Amino acid sequence: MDNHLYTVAQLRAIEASAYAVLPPGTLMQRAGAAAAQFAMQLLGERRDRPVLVLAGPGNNGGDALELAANLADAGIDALVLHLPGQRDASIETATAHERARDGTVGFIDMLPPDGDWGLVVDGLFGIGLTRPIGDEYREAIAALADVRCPILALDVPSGLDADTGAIIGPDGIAVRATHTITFLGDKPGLHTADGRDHAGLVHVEMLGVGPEHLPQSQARLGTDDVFAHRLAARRHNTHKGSFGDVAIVGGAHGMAGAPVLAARGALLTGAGRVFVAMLDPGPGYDSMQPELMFRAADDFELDKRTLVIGPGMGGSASAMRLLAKALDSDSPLVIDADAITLIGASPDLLARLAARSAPTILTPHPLEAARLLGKDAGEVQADRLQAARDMAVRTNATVILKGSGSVIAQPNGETVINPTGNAGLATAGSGDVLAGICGTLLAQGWPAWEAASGATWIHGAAADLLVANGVGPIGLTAGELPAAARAVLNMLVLDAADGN
Ligand SMILES: NC(=O)C1=CN([C@@H]2O[C@H](COP(=O)(O)OP(=O)(O)OC[C@H]3O[C@@H](n4cnc5c(N)ncnc54)[C@H](O)[C@@H]3O)[C@@H](O)[C@H]2O)[C@@H](O)CC1
Ligand SMILES: [K+]
Repeated sequence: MDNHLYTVAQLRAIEASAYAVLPPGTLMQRAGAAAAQFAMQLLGERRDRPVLVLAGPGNNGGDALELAANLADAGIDALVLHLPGQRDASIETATAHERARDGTVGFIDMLPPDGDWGLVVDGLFGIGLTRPIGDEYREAIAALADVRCPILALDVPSGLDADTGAIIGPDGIAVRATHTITFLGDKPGLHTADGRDHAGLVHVEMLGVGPEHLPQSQARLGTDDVFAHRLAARRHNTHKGSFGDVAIVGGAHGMAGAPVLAARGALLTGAGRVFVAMLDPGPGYDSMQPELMFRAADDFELDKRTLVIGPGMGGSASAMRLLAKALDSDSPLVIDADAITLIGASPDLLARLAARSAPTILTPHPLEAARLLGKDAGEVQADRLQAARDMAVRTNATVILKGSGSVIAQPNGETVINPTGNAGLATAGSGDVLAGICGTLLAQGWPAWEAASGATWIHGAAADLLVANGVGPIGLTAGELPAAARAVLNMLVLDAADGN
């Protein structure tokens, strides 16, 4: 599967390279024809209803006009609201406009208040949107909020930044599409930040442009291919020592739940033995999961097992001391929650982290990322890929920047956006479970990059499985994730054994 994600700069280069070898207008004609096919599939039984097409000033508008002409040729009632702006259209767009005008496409000046559409197509802006959306376009986009039919965005939902998934501008607005047909290559912004909510289901249409026109991408959409080769069925002749030891270090007073959730996440995804090294004496065992072994963090040996440090750990002097020891150890290490905040406040801890050579994964949410980067959370969210890459370089670790479309980056710049998961994960403790799963995969010898990508994928797929079974997204609890993650992992292993 081609899962590469291209920046706008790269897409412009692909466009120019393909443009140079094709007759003028070819790409737009192909985009319009492919989008019309896709629109007809979406229309399905509703082919007798009119299709509303919003066409903007640039070539995205040209695609929309081509699509409208194709739909009209197929006997569908296509109505275009054309908002051409002040500048002259490109020759391709002007040609598409002529074709639509000469055919049976209908043109309207304003949106009827209660249009009963079969489908709405958004061709206002694509990758050329450079500034916040102004009043005229804003009104049209706002009107789509009341639409009850599918909304198909051409290339990019108008208002969304194709590189970052952020909505452009302060007080910006963007189309919320149910589907996006995107041209010449997939884009990171459709899969992270606001992208998943605004793009809906993404269909990539290469317009007949071959691999010779494609540059090296620095980002990919995650698939289970990244870690599939690690999914070996378990041999009979094994014992608990074969699957690694994980120790969760955390749990200050009143915060015992966080390390326990991480520990359950680690245990149920297959670690051989799981310890909980608590800063506060707290509970002596977990009655739901008595297999977990509780120890006092202070005299726990940190250099013997894979460590997950930070859940519920607080910011006390002993937390800092333990963290410094963990960073100095050769143990594979997952750094989460309070441990990230402590590192963000201490150049000394950051230097110890950057000096590590053992596998290390950092799992910040946007606020923790902001503390680490000396920014605010809004700045992190404005460019999640760049923030994850900056953190990976600064910490010399593999980073999972959590959130819708978690971004996983390594110090060499390689980046994956995770496609699994849903809003049910926006609940206390889900990050602890993710850290625990990362710990288990590291303990089983997965390299940090594969453990981070695999854990994020499995954790998201666990939430998807729960939602498919009616558990969430509303009311999904973190405590339900470990068993679901176990089910996902075992299904993946069975599939791998079947050669699927
Ligand atoms: N050029 C090509 O070879 C192809 C282009 N394609 C389409 O063309 C799109 C890119 O076309 P463009 O570069 O023309 O860009 P867009 O169509 O995305 O829009 C750019 C136009 O909008 C104006 N604009 C930008 N921000 C604005 C704002 N906030 N308010 C009002 N006007 C604003 C710009 O001045 C420019 O006229 C792609 O997303 C894709 O849909 C496809 O047809 C495939 C081939
Ligand atoms: K669009």
